[in-house]
Amino acid sequence: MNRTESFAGEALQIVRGARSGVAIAVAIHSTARGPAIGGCRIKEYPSWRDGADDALRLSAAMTMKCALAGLPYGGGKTVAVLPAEGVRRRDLIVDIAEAIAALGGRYRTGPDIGSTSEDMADIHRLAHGWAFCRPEAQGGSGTSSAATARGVVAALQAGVAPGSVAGLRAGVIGFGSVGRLVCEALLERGADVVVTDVDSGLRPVAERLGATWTTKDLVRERLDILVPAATGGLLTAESAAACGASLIVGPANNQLAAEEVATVLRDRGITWIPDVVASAGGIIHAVGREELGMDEAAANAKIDAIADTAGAVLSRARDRGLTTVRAARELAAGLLG
Ligand SMILES: NC(=O)c1ccc[n+]([C@@H]2O[C@H](COP(=O)([O-])OP(=O)(O)OC[C@H]3O[C@@H](n4cnc5c(N)ncnc54)[C@H](O)[C@@H]3O)[C@@H](O)[C@H]2O)c1
Repeated sequence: MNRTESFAGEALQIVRGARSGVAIAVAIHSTARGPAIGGCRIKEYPSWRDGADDALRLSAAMTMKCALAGLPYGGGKTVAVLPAEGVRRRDLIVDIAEAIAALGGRYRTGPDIGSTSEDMADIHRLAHGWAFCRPEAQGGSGTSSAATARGVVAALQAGVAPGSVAGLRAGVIGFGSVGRLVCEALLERGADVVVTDVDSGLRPVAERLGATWTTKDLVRERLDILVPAATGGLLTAESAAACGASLIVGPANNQLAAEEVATVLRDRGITWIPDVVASAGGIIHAVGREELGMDEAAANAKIDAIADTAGAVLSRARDRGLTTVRAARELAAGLLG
């Protein structure tokens, strides 16, 4: 953490779980538009400070994501720093619920790396209902993968001229729950799709769908569309300089290793749709269905409107010579008042 940097968020609560002993950081970046929302990440970090730093960074991205999606919410994030020796899961979930309950509704959570819909059911019960994406059988909106994939496809439409992907060559990195659905949607629309994943056991599933499996680094392949759907930090100065895609759009959070990478992409004529825009489908669906009184059709319409947001970001960037990340930030700032 840079010690001279000013604190840009509203609040950072760090507690040591009474039962688990785990350091739990809840960052609230902004409640300017409404309660802060953001997932609950449970993973190992080198130290609790690294976990808190990640919570702060991720909560700022959630503020932008919610504002650009037109949601009446701000950005937050929970990070529970798993000890190497492990922990009793039940103790940890109760401690997380307690940390969230202590914030009095200023922050609501959802699933993220290391947490599940079932965990959200427990947190929902223990923390006054302040958790999204419980299983549908338990009254929640369930997994957000399909909605996230729908949003990626909507964002993608804004980046391809004249709007059709038929005949285009697309590469999907990460054949997980969202990547697989994006792959299916692209194949259905007539694209030629090549897929990679560190889990080679997924190869037969991808091939059955009609995709081509590769172990090559897809960032360096000549592609019309690159879909990052694995982990963050894929786009570094080096990989952006070697990138062979015309358009990059995908659900993976924090795709840029550093903001300067957006300049490399712009200068090379590569269109990058910021992940805060492209990955918003899941959160739109969750709060739309669970809190904003939307039926499935209304939630889907709002997810499809991600195409308009992506279009607005791309036009602003083009018209003003900005990177797309800068254009998105300016649009979000206008929405935060
Ligand atoms: N699920 C959602 O609703 C949602 C919402 C917003 C953002 N996201 C983000 O989208 C991304 C994908 O989410 P998901 O739910 O599909 O996750 P997932 O865990 O189901 O799938 C990720 C896949 O990526 C693969 N993978 C990991 N590292 C890789 C690498 N270096 N190269 C190739 N493949 C690799 C994994 O084996 C896995 O199959 C994540 O970054 C997630 O944070 C997901």
